[in-house]
Amino acid sequence: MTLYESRVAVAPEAVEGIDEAIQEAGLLGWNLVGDVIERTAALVGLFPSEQEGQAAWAELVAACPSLAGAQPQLRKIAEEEWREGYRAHFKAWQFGRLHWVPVWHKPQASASGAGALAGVEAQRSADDHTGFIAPDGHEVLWLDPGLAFGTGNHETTRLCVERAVAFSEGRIDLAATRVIDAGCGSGILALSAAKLGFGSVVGFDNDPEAVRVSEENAALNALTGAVTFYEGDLVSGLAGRQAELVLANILAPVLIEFAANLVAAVAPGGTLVLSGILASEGEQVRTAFARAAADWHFEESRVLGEWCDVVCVRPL
Ligand SMILES: C[S@@+](CC[C@H](N)C(=O)[O-])C[C@H]1O[C@@H](n2cnc3c(N)ncnc32)[C@H](O)[C@@H]1O
Repeated sequence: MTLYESRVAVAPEAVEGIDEAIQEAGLLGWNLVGDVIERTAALVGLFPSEQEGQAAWAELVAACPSLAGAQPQLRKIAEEEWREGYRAHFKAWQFGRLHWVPVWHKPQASASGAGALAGVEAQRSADDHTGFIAPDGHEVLWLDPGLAFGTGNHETTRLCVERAVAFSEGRIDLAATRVIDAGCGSGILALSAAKLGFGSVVGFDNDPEAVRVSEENAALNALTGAVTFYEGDLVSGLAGRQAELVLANILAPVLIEFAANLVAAVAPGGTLVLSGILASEGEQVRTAFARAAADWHFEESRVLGEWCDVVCVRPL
């Protein structure tokens, strides 16, 4: 089988806007791929024919006019070449006892059937005779490669998810511990929390598409019902809720604007993990939250690339 790849480099800071335009227009076939080390990003589409690739590009430019001047390279590739390239890009990663693994590494026998995957994905899964097996006591979150920026490749997600893993370690009351994922995106943080054994996990987003994708990823991991996803903003989504662990990977200005809502959602003794903060904005966020959470303890921030987290603990 032959496929046509359309590829164009994009600025990493433009990725979120392009992703939103793709989701809003319901365009299929495109993936945004990023290399957080090299700080590069590209938009890659795979299409069964050259004509379909060209038509898809025209649709994409209509949905996202900022791409109008870009010159995508369209080339014919053998499926095998594409499959290997794709696999090379989406690597499994691990922190503590949790592994985030591309879905095509799901062992055939434990896959929830080809129905969970579509088209080439199903073929790739069927071709994969080995699959990823986690060590005893470890958990795996299978990730959809179509959601490159929800796979933990981004530093802001990693900062958050690594805090959640550390928070879970040594806790004996995990099943009774509540988690809120504010701005759930692909659902990666909430689903990771469920995999870690937290008993009550909710995730919400003000983007209905994010809620839909989160539910899809829950199904991919047999976690439907284990995590409640719903549409909401930082006011409606947090209203009347409290949790021992509140995760919010949203941009600094939004975190600062809704600091009081986020602080109110943390149960006594609970932890608030804030991410999506440029290292240069860390002090500003800490100052805003020190005002909203006057007697809380602030942990040392971690920095990854150009991003940092801010973590504070509410007294009992
Ligand atoms: C950087 S993504 C984080 C996604 C995911 N939690 C992760 O860590 O990879 C931020 C998410 O927050 C959502 N968001 C932005 N502002 C929001 C708000 N005011 N209320 C709720 N969600 C919001 C966006 O739609 C987006 O899905």
